[in-house]
Order: sequence, then structure tokens, then C-alpha cells
Amino acid sequence: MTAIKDLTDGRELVMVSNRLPVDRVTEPDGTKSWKTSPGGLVTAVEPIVEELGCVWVGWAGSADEQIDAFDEDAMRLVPVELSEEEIAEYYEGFSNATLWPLYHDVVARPEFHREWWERYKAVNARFAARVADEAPEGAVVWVHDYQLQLVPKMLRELRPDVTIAFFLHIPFPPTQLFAQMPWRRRLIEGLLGADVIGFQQVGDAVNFRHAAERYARVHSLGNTIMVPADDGTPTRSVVAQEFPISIDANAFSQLAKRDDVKSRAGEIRAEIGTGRRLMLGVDRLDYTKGIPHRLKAYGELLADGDVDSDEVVLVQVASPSRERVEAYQQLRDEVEGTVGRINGAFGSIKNAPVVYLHQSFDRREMAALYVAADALVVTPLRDGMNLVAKEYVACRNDEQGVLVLSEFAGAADELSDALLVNPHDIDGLKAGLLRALHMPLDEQQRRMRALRERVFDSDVSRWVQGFLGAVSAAADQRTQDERADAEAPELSPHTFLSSQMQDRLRRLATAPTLIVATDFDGTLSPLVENPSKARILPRAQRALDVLAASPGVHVAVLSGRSLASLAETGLRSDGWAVSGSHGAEITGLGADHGGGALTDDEQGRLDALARRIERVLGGEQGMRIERKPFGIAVHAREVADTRAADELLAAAEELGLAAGFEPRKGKMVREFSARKVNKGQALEHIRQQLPASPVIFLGDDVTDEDAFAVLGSQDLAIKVGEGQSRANERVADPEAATAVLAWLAQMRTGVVVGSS
Ligand SMILES: Nc1ncnc2c1ncn2[C@@H]1O[C@H](COP(=O)(O)OP(=O)(O)O[C@H]2O[C@H](CO)[C@@H](O)[C@H](O)[C@H]2O)[C@@H](O)[C@H]1O
Ligand SMILES: O=P(O)(O)OC[C@H](O)CO
Repeated sequence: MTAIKDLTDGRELVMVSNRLPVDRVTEPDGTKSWKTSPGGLVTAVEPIVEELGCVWVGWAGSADEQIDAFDEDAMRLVPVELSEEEIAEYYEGFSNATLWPLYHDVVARPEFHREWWERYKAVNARFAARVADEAPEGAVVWVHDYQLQLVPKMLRELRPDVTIAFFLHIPFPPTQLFAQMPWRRRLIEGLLGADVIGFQQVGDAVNFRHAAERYARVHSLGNTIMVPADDGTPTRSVVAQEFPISIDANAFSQLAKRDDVKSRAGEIRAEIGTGRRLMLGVDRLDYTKGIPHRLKAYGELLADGDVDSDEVVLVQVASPSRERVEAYQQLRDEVEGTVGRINGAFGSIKNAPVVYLHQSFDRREMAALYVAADALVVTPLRDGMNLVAKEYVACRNDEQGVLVLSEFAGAADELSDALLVNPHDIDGLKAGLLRALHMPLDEQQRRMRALRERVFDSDVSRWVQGFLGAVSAAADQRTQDERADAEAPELSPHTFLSSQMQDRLRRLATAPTLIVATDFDGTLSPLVENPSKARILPRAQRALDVLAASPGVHVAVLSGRSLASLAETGLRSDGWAVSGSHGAEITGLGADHGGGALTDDEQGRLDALARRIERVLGGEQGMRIERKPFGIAVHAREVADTRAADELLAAAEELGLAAGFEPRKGKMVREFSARKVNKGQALEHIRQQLPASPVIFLGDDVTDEDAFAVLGSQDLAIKVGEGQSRANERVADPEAATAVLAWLAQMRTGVVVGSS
């Protein structure tokens, strides 16, 4: 069986959410018991961790009750106590009357109160402290949702050893709306304490990254945000990316196949009246779910005579939610008033057009309702995902039934075979409902098959694996970065760079636009015997990430390696230009060029040379011939004797020249390319695609001289290591080259990368 440690690379898991997966309830006779907590978070997450095991820290749902930690299946549940005032101000107030409406596109007016904010901070601090006490050394701590956005930063300060993941189950609003939040910077900084921040949709992740750039003044590149530490310690990278949540589709499908569920579905159909079509709505009673819009559309269809209550019934299941929050009380009054009016106006003694159930049901009853329903109507005005839609699809083993789905539910991105509706457009919604009621069977089946394929393919285990996979990768990266920082030599630019070079770098750092170009092997990564083992120095990667994220800076890597071989080193180069095979292939920054297959003639000449070199030199100890997409490289780095190596390389040169190839000299390598290109031409080509900018280029090898040769007086050429060069500056090794890049990044952005 999969263990949680298989998903977290051997690390223990701690879950943190406002609510524990079970709620403490007081029965009418005063006895206490536990029941499953409401809402989508528990539906999605609990089945996985209950089996795999974890510590779960959360509120037990009752006031002023101190409860000891206890075990439930493979979980250890750790209750966090909340007082009456904290429930009123942290949970009902700041979480559900400020953040909830603000994050749901302000469909209700958010209230901003300073006392609520103070309470929110205090409760978040209590959660962080409790987690800090409970988390095993090096654990992965997974914090959930909007109620706990300050926990990541608070926890990082208490427990720097843990890896912190955060998942937001609800949307993250566009910057124009988030701007209303008086404590917006504090919330962003709180979240940026995490290593990975997960969102439901691409749009949510994009909104967050924009808000982070604007209010926390950080830079982002792709999914990665560079976060400078307050005290000048090294920059951290934080992944902010979408991981759309799902359900255990198989479990729902199996449940729907059970005889008791099928016979209960039959009973439900019999109870609503033979021949009547059943439309179903299932929601927490929440104003984001669009229940009044649904009722309005349905009421109008009855009034217009398009729907008859003898033929159709709408069963609306609305589970009680946040009942002490005013907006929820108003919603309940409105919904119950509307249901009463519709039933009063259009019902008969036999048939009410709406059956309204303000209750929670167990999963078996939910599955029976899904199986019984001819259509499920999901009409939120805004919803992070909406799991009800996916549950309905998973339960429809008969491949029938129609899903009517709001385009403002995150689920609409994936479930495009549903009937998509805009709940604000009442006429459109009415048309959607009618279409669902009259959809021919073959269209139902076609759509339902496609929906089921999607839901079963992207189920909750895939979500967990994707999210925890990203978290594990972040944890590994963090360990690597920390090690690199600890081992990084103390290089102060003032001691190892000439004052002239410092001046030049300062000037470049303030240029409106700048191209930072560099070789890879021997410049960004130390030279190693086996080229497949070469890796960029982590600090160099981060310095280039910071530079690339700075407006006006373009990063380019120019390598003799093929693009494929460069990618195999793990270099992260999203948003950069990368030139491979000495310029024969270029990608990124609009400079895409070359890379097409060799012609038969080119291939034939290259094959003949390779055979010849193989025959003449192949038997020599330590010689290695490498086939590249556009040429051949003859390596002599592993030849024991330097003189013998030189002689062998000279022999290879002779063979190449005889076959009409221009040998390209490198350190202990000679290359023969079918295409006559070099790094200088590649750099010129990239430069032409970008706004006129000065260039800084760093390189260590003979082949980098071609790039130095195309630089002018506004540019800066830096040779890495020993040997003759036309470059105007020099540093000792890749560590020093990295320090130059880090210093440049710091001067341009203020972000400290590493320990220089
Ligand atoms: N009367 C009733 N009785 C019993 N069970 C009932 C019920 N009514 C609803 N449920 C169950 O509660 C869950 C509701 O999940 P949703 O995703 O639809 O919304 P919710 O807003 O709670 O979740 C939040 O988290 C989830 C998960 O991330 C996001 O999909 C969503 O957008 C976000 O608002 C479903 O599993 C459903 O079966
Ligand atoms: O009842 P609440 O306030 O804990 O909300 C439950 C849902 O999971 C909200 O995401």
C-alpha cells in the first residue's frame, strides 16, 4: 500500500486546517459526540490521509472546550481551542464576513474591522505554535485555506526545519478587488512563508503572483516567486501554482453501484412521483452558490408554463452553514421565502414544484440522490472548484443525466462537456434548464462519457500526488540551496573584483534593459569528468532567476551542448533564451532558430567522419566520441596522460580537416559541426530579437571567445578561469562567476542571493 512517506519522500505529514475532519457536537440530552465536518475540504482530503496517516491540527467546532489529542484511524487529531469571542471575530468575522466575500468576487459586501484582524492574527499564531509543537523534525506541514493565511510565515519563524505547503480551496481575487484589503501586504507575506502555494485554477495563481509583486515587492518568473529574507539572509524561491482539486471518483462510483444505494434511488424517484423529472441542487447554504438565481429561473419557467410541477420537481438540498453570520441568515430567509412563494403559486396538493431540504445527509443518501436525478444544477456566482459537480458525474455509472454548470465554478475549466451557464443571465439559465430537461439520450450519453473520462482521469489521488510531488521537489531544492549557501566561499565583490569591473557592473545594473548571457559548463557549473553529471550551482540558478524576473533583463545561456543535453542537467530556463550546439539550435525570447534535422548530405559527411575517427582513435584508453545532434565531439579529459591527450586531439583535428570540417577547440575536446555556426553568431541573433541593450557575457572556454568577439565598448566580457582571452575582465572560477551574477542581481533588484 502507498504510505504517505512515499508521497513526501520519507517526510512525516502534518495537516492543518481551521476545522478538524470531525466536528464535536452536543446532543439534545447534553452528551457529546463527533460527526464529519461539513464542506469540500474534508470530502477531498480526508479519505486520503485517513488511510495513509498524518497528524491533523484543527478546531473541533465547539467553543471553550479543551480536548486532548486523540487517534482516529491512522490519524492523530490535535484540537485547537477557540473561545466564543474568537469564533465570533476570527471565524465568523474575519474569515467568513471579510475574506470569504472578498475572495469570491465581492458577491456580498466584505466587512473590514480592526478587532477582527487582531483576532485573526492571534488565532493564526496559536495554530502556528500548536503545529510547531506537534510537527516531527523535517516534516511536511500542509496548511489549508483562507482562515490560516498567516500560519506559513509564523511557522517558518518557529520551525525553519519543516517544509511548508499551503493550499487555497477558494479563489484568489483579482488585484483590483484584493486591493480593498487593509492588511493585504501582511496576508501576502504570511502566504509567502510557504515553500509551495497551491491554487484551484491558473487564474488564481496568476492573481496571487500579481498581488505579491505589487504589495510584497517580490519578483516572479513563471510559477516561481523570489522572496528576499528580511535580515539579508539568502533569497528563497516559492512555487505558486495551480493544482485543481478533485474527488475519489472510484469510491463515489462504487458507492453508487451498491444495491442499497440503487434501491434508495428508486425510492426517491417513487416518492417524487412516477414520471416526474428530477432536477437536483446540492450546496452548503451559501450566498456564493447562486441558489436564489436558480430558484428565480425555475420559478419563471413555472410561471411561463414551460415547466409543469406535475412533470418536474426541483429537489434543493442545502446543508446548514455559518448560521450565525448575518449574510447567511439573510440568505436563508430569502431562499425559504422564495421556495414558499413558488410552492404556494405553482404547487398542487399532490405535487410541490420545489422540495427544500435544509439538512445534511450521509454520503450514501447523497449518492442515491445523484443516481436518482435527471439533472444536477450547479449555479455558483463564484466557486473555487465545486466538488458536487464531480460527485454527480462519478455516480452516473449509467452514463446518463445532465450536468448544468456555472461558468464561474472552477470545475467549468475541466468539465466543458457540461451545459455551461451564466447564472446572472436568468434567460440563459432558463434556456439551460429547459435544454437539460429535454436533452436526447444519446447527447446525454456523449456528454456524460466525456465528463466521466475527465473526472476519473484527474481524481483526488492525482491531485495529492501532484501537489505533494511539488512540495517534495521544493523540499529537496531547499536542502540543496542551504547546503550550497553554507559551502559558498565568502566572496565579497570588493575583494575579488577590480574597482573598474565593479563600476562597469554598477552601470550595467542600472541600464534600462540588459542582456545577461553566459556559457554553461565551466561557467555556471564546475567542470566534471562525466558531463552528464554537471549541474548548475544552485546560487547561480537563483541569481539568474532573480535577474530574469527583473523588468528589462533578459537571460541567455549559450552552450556547446545540445538543448536536450542541457535540459538533462536540470537547468530551469523558463523565460530565458537558450542556445545549444554552439548556436545551431536556439529557443526562447522570440529567438527560436535552427534545430531542424540535418540534410542527408550533412548527415552522410558527419557519419563518415565519425566512422573514421572511431576506427583510428576509438581504441585509445580514455578517448570518448560523442554524437551530438549537429556534430561530433571527441573528448580526451579521461586520457590519463596530458601529452598523450594533446596528441590524440591533434590527430582528431587532422582527420576532421581532411574531411573538410573546421575543428572547434575546447578544453580537452575537439568538435566538428555539420553547421557553420558559433556562439558569437548565436549571441548576435538573440540580441537582434530584443530591444537594444548592453550585454554581459561570461564564459570559460575557447568557444566562448567567439561570443567575446562580438561584444562592444558598452558591453562587458568576463573570462572565467585561466588562459588567453580577448575578454576585458576575468574571474577565477564558476563560484566567482556566480558571485558576480548574485551581486548584479542584488544591485538591480535589492534581492540578496546567497552569502556574498
Ligand atoms: N446537505 C449536504 N449533506 C451532506 N453533504 C453535503 C451537503 N451539501 C453539500 N455536501 C457536501 O459538501 C461538499 C461541498 O463541496 P464543494 O466543493 O461543493 O463546496 P465547499 O464550498 O464546501 O468547498 C470549498 O472547498 C472545495 C474543495 O476544495 C472547493 O471545491 C470549493 O470551491 C470550496 O468552496 C461536497 O462533498 C458535498 O457532497
Ligand atoms: O463550515 P465551514 O465554515 O468550515 O466551511 C466549510 C467549507 O469547507 C468551506 O471551504
